[in-house]
Amino acid sequence: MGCICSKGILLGHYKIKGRGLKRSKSSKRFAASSRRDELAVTADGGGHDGADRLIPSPHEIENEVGDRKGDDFNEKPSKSLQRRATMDVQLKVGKVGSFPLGEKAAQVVAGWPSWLTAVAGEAINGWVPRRADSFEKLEKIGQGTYSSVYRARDLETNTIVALKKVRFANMDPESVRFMAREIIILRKLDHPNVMKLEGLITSRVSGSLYLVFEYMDHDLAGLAATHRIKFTESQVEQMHKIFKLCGSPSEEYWKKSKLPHATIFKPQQPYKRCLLETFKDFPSSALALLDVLLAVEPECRGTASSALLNDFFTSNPLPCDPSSLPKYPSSKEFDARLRDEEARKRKATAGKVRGLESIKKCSKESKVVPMSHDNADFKASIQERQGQSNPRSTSEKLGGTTQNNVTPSGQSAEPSLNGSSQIGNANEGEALTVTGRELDSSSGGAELTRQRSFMHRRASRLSRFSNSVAVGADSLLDCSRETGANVEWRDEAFVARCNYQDGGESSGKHDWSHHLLHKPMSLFKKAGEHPGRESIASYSPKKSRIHYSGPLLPAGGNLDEMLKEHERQIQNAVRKARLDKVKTTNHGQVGALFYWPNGR
Ligand SMILES: Nc1ncnc2c1ncn2[C@@H]1O[C@H](COP(=O)(O)OP(=O)(O)OP(=O)(O)O)[C@@H](O)[C@H]1O
Repeated sequence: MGCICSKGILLGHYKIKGRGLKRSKSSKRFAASSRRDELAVTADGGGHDGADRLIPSPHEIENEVGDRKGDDFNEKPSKSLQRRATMDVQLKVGKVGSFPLGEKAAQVVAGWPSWLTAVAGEAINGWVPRRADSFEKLEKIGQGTYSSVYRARDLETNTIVALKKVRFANMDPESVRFMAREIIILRKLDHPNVMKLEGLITSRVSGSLYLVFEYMDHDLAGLAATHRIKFTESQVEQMHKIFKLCGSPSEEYWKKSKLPHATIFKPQQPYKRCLLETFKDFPSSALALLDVLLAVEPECRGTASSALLNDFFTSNPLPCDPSSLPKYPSSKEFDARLRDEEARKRKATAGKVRGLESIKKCSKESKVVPMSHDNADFKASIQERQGQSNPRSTSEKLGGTTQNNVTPSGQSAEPSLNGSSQIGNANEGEALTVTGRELDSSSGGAELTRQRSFMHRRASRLSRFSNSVAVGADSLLDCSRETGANVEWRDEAFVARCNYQDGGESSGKHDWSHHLLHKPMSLFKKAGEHPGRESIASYSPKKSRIHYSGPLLPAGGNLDEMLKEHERQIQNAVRKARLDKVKTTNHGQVGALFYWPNGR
């Protein structure tokens, strides 16, 4: 039935190709019979013609059920069987197993019984069943363990075939599956020396299944029984070697075998079994097992399961001395789990470091975070600003007690008061904005205290949230998407915000990281274009940024060091601001100065 095809067939697209087939002898035969099926199906309600035809719809098939005659050779399906099959079709279509719903439905529509489609969908996939009435049963030619084999004529092709009728005990799904395995394998085999399975005979109302094979004139036992067959010398010699070791079969066995030419193999003198003597050096348990497995008469050899119960596998000496087994360090399931966990953490950390390195690269590529604490830059910047004394300087512009810090993007950065739920900027360092007014000598001491307290608060927040940042880092550091300015950092745990807490001096909050990380440098290139350009003290060189990896704050004394460093920087800034103020005659406000908390 190789002529019918298409995997992944959906209901309504189950095609039968009657032509254009590979014309092997068997496929020709089956192609012809398939065409008949096709015609029968079409006549039953399909209304199609031509080479490619569709199986009729389930509705059409349902109409067909009542019309069908018994599909077995000798019997009509009983009324109850018909009822059951119809019910099966109604209830089981498309509901069973792992086979795709559409295909299962298509199989039922194609005429397969539901007891088969339910558990053996793969075995029949792409085929349609042959009808029993397209064969003429001739005679029984063989009997297997679970089947009877008949010689039959395929009325479609007028060829002789072998029909193997499979017996199922009450459609037991296990038996059906077992048969399905054989069908699947047979369908895959395509070799001149292997009997070709050409198709299956059944119908939706049938409780039987026939396998259609090309007919073979011989089987091995039959060949061995013919007078003309001569075994080669080596074959006979082989037999005698076996008899010499295992003993020749008893007279009774020869008689029972009914092999007419047993004399060809039958040694003139019976051989005595010498297995035990030959392998006397083997452990007794091994010998005992060998003795069973090499029994001359098949029924005495036992089964694989009984062999496994043999003492050989449990008694001393065991198959090998345990001391000769390779030695490994002690390891329990629990240890292994811990090791896995460790490895996972290491991997996550490595990934995070990689990620942070990439973000560093990304930041560089997108030319963002133009912040600086560098002294030289800082000084130059202040001098530049002093020279320009831009009236649009934020501090100047806003003046008074209301301060409105300006981000590099020129947007108003309103320090936040509700920072308790916010995370300190862990990624790119914190931009600590200090206005010129704040650094005024008169207010410098108070400001220093305020900044110190701020740093302490921030440090504790950083510490508290460090884990969240670590977790979020990996997923956020996809640099490939982030070379542009419109990068979105979705994970709030990682998008650290610099919320300036100022005890009521100002309110609101501002997402610093957004501006610092994502504002493209091109926007700042021309100072004149940027409203806040003049108020930015300077830009930070890459080296001064903080790239946290793992816990944001190192344990123990490092925190103190960090805080000390912050204080030192603040003092430096204050000192410098004072110095500049004294040096210059310009008493205008100094614009916003940006610091990195641990900058140099
Ligand atoms: N295609 C065939 N053409 C001719 N004779 C066949 C064909 N297939 C099977 N037979 C005959 O039917 C007998 C039984 O075959 P069947 O395949 O049912 O049994 P088996 O394979 O010998 O045993 P089991 O059922 O345990 O697999 C064979 O020994 C053979 O004589």
